[in-house]
Amino acid sequence: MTLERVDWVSPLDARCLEEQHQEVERSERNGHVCSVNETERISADVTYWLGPNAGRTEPAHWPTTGKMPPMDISVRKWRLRLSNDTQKGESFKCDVHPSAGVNLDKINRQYGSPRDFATCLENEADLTVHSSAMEVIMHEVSNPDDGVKSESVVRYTGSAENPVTLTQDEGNTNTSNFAQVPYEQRVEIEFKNLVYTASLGFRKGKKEILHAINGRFPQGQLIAIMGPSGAGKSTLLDILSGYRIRGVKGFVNTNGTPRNLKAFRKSSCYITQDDRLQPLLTTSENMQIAADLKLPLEVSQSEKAETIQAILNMLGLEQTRNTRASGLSGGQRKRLSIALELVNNPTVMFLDEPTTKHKFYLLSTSRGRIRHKSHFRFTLEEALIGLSSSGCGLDSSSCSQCIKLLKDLAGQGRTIVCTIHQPSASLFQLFDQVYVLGAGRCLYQGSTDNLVPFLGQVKYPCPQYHNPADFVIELACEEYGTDIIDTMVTTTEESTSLVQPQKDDEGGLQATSSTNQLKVLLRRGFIKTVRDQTLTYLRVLVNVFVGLMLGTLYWQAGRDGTKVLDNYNLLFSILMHHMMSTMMLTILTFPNEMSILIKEHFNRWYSLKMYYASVTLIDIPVSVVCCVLFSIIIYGMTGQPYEQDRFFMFLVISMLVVFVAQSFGLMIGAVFNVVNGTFLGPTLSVPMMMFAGFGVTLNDLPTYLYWGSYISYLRYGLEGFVGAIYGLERPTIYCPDDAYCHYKYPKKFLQDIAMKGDQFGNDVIALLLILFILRVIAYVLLRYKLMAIR
Ligand SMILES: Nc1ncnc2c1ncn2[C@@H]1O[C@H](COP(=O)(O)OP(=O)(O)OP(=O)(O)O)[C@@H](O)[C@H]1O
Repeated sequence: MTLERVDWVSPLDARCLEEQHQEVERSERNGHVCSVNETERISADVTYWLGPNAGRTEPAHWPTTGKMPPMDISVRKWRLRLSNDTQKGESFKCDVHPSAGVNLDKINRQYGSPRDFATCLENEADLTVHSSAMEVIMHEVSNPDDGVKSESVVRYTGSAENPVTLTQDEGNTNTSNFAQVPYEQRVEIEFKNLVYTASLGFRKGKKEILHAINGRFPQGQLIAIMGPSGAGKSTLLDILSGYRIRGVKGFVNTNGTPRNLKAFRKSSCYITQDDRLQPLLTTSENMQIAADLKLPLEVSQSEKAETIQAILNMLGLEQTRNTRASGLSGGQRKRLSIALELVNNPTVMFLDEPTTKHKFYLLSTSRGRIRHKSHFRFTLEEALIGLSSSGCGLDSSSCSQCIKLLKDLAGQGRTIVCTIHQPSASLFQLFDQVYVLGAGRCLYQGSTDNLVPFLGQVKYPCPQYHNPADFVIELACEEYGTDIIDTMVTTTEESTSLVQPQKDDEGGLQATSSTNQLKVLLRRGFIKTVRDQTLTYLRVLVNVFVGLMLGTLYWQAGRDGTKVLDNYNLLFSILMHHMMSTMMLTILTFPNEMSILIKEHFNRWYSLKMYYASVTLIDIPVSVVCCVLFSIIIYGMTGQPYEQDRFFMFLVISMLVVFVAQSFGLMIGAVFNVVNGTFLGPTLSVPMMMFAGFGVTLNDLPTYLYWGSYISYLRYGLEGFVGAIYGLERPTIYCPDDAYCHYKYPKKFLQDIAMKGDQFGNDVIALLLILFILRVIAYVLLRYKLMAIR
């Protein structure tokens, strides 16, 4: 479709136009004949433009003739100005199909003013428009004079001779296109009697954090949840996003109906205060993985590329396409966090304190950067003005740039809710709505403009030249007494009736199939493995190094009858090496992965099953390489029997022990943080060693402790090694002429250590069984952890 000089404006900014043109009188409407009068020739000076000019405030036009970008076709709610060449009094005819399903009440509530003629094409199935001068769609919903609101759409295309029929199908309704959120997908959030009670621990009782609060967050607006520290802002955000579900009572509605949590989560995203990115992937790789996981399979790669391009352009990340996330400045990381979630065009976005540095204490500073316990943390303001490299103070203009970005995103039809501590006056004005919390109660909700009149109404007028945001926080902190709190709460209380229970649906949350999720996660895992210096290269190096060390220490001990006990020690050392190196690496690295998992899983990138499967599979090649290298070195240097079967048995046991130790580490890493895990991992391994049959032979174990040997994977590992080296009817071991070889005969040795040399098969089965059980337990714990934190 080609267009000629059509200017599109977002519904949100249409309100600016309305304000500037208070004198606009709607033209007379006789049936479907409408006219344009002079005042409707609005000058192009105040609007935010969609499409190629998105975010610009200066006048701009579509090219005289050009293709309409697909994203605009998907927009079914917009405000459209008539082009400058529309003549005064010019009439045009509108063919309008019934607007079934249009929720007038919703429109009224959003736009407030009856004069506002923001448009609505929701549920229009087939729109055909003819006019002498232009193609026009006029969707007349109401008449301002009789109290019903007016909504209209005007679309201008070619000539009357060539009328255009627009249907919903004609538009590119592909959700992958990042830009305007289609009208029918927009979400208004209401909550009623919301109570959150936190458990204080075993026998310590409960504490009510939110006390039956009510509120309404209109669609397409930027909403700030404000309040003093501990007021319950983050808690409310967690509940509204669906992240926190336990201990919550009350009702949350979306678009007037009970929230369907699964559906809601599909259309919303939660951007945490800390940036949880894959540090080894570049910006474009991170975006590509997000697109592959979050967009339906039907979306082609070229469409995905377009979407990614549009997002990177809008967030100013184009220059960092090939930079790894670990090399991005803190601000760029923050923007990338937002960009990743924008991929599937969410209609609701929750951001936890995007303008605050961080909640956590700083450990140290390094080269002028703020170093956090686990991440560098910076604010979004820094992101936008590039202050992150110094991590220093923020100015008000950078703050407003940050909020303007969010406001632009809201202007595209998103409902954006963020918590914010204490914004400056200019920053405060950028928000559409503000929700003030004080000690878990709502003190004010409504437009930012109305806050000052409201304070006057409750007899605590905001002093002149005082930032209303500061003043309301002072009130919330009870600096002016507690009476005012009660007055504000009472005045604010809303009486919406939302009494239906919340719904849930059965469908999957993720956009793509399990196979695709696994495929993409394996691809990401492969990139990480290739680039990871710790998990891959260091691990391989450590295996080679330890192999060489042990090989030197036990040089040719395997073929020497005088060194059978030394060789036995060596086998146990090999077990220790496999266990500790793998388990500790997992315990140390998994908690960080876990934080990324929590974010991505909550934002519906993939299911836990597929994540777990990918984690399991992706590690196999590196583990195998490590085991093979280590085994070749150690086996050769220590002079173990040069027989293919024995070496193969030795290798199989090594690999199984590695996989089991990794699962053990995963189990601990899934539940405990690094500090606790580092303590627990080795500590819990000690009984495993005790029961392995090393030091105390299995025969000497007290009967009441014998069960321990059945659950110790090290026992099966040691038995497997011994079987491989001394089993299979190994002949007499070489003994130097002048030496005494107590264990010249392998059978004698096996007898003394109370092991049989023919248990290899059983050992393999036992190790496989333990591996399976540990993997299942680790999965269950992981799932439990994901649920427990909510
Ligand atoms: N699980 C919990 N157990 C006990 N108290 C809790 C729990 N969760 C939240 N709280 C308490 O609830 C109150 C609100 O916490 P929340 O994190 O929502 O506050 P906030 O307004 O976001 O504060 P800040 O601005 O400092 O982040 C705090 O007093 C906090 O200590």
